[in-house]
Amino acid sequence: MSEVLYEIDNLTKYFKIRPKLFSGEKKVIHAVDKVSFSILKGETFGLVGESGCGKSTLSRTILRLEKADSGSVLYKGTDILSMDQKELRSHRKKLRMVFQQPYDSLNPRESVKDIISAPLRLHTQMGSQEREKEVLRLMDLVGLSARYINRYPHEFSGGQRQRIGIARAIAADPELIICDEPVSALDVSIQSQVLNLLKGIQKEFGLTYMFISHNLAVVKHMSDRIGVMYLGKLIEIAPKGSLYLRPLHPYTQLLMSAIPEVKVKNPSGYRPITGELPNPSDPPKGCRLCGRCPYEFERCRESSPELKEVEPGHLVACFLHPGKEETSNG
Ligand SMILES: Nc1ncnc2c1ncn2[C@@H]1O[C@H](COP(=O)(O)OP(=O)(O)OP(=O)(O)O)[C@@H](O)[C@H]1O
Repeated sequence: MSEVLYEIDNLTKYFKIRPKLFSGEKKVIHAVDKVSFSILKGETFGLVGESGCGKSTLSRTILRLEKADSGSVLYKGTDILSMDQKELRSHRKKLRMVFQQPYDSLNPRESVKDIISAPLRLHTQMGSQEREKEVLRLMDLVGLSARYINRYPHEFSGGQRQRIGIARAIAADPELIICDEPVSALDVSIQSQVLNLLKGIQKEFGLTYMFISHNLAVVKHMSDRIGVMYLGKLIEIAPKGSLYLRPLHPYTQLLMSAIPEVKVKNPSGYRPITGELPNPSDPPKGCRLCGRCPYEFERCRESSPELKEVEPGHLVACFLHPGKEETSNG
């Protein structure tokens, strides 16, 4: 069995907001609600779900860019969420991010050399000459010509800026890179080049990825295992093959049958989900899909189903699918 690199347990992040300016009333957005999963060394764990389901908040909370309300993120037995600032700074060497908007994530006043050498300055003992040599090596790796080393982000195209972001993410030898919609802001013609670059780098350096996207075809291309999020909850986790061939959760079935390039078994046999995505500040009490699910029964309205393993490696949070233990206990 593959080694677990990160173990996320019951991670929860709520945002308190005032829906109206100057109103005393506060609402709570359930952005990430008791989410548990693990990321295995060397794999790409894909995270998919429609806009607003909590994908970015989940990754930002793992990275401690947002403060979790509860839960833990274990790295080799140590909880990142309880590290002090010094420990966290040192841990950031291992855990990096590639952002959705390459331009917004690069400081416009810094040259390519400054941007890519920042993590080397922070996390290695390299002197300036050695750093420059390493910047040039990383630029070459991501397909940027050495003559661009002193240029600024505005002088590049979107795809080239994302290459700069990738070079910065892989500098100083990370273990896990969280890629948050890394190609959704790019022209379709450029997307596959950047995806293939990420794949090539992963293979060469044995990196682990958490790959976030709302695009099922992109997630399928990139991932080994995939988690599906709906309204702050992780509702299904499975190896890519099982998820796309035989999705079990009614919401995943809806997602899968909506894309022509993904061939699911028996798509016409799935009953359609109706209605709109509920307000995340007022989610249904039981299962989050209540009110929209064609299979809903009383228990679904009363309590929220836990993620349970129903087939080897295939977990689903739905009362239609009892876990292996429940089935064997009768
Ligand atoms: N800083 C914040 N303050 C208040 N609410 C927030 C904040 N950040 C996110 N949210 C809310 O949390 C929920 C989850 O948002 P999040 O951005 O994590 O979803 P997402 O799946 O990444 O969506 P997208 O793909 O559109 O970015 C949404 O309802 C969003 O409005």
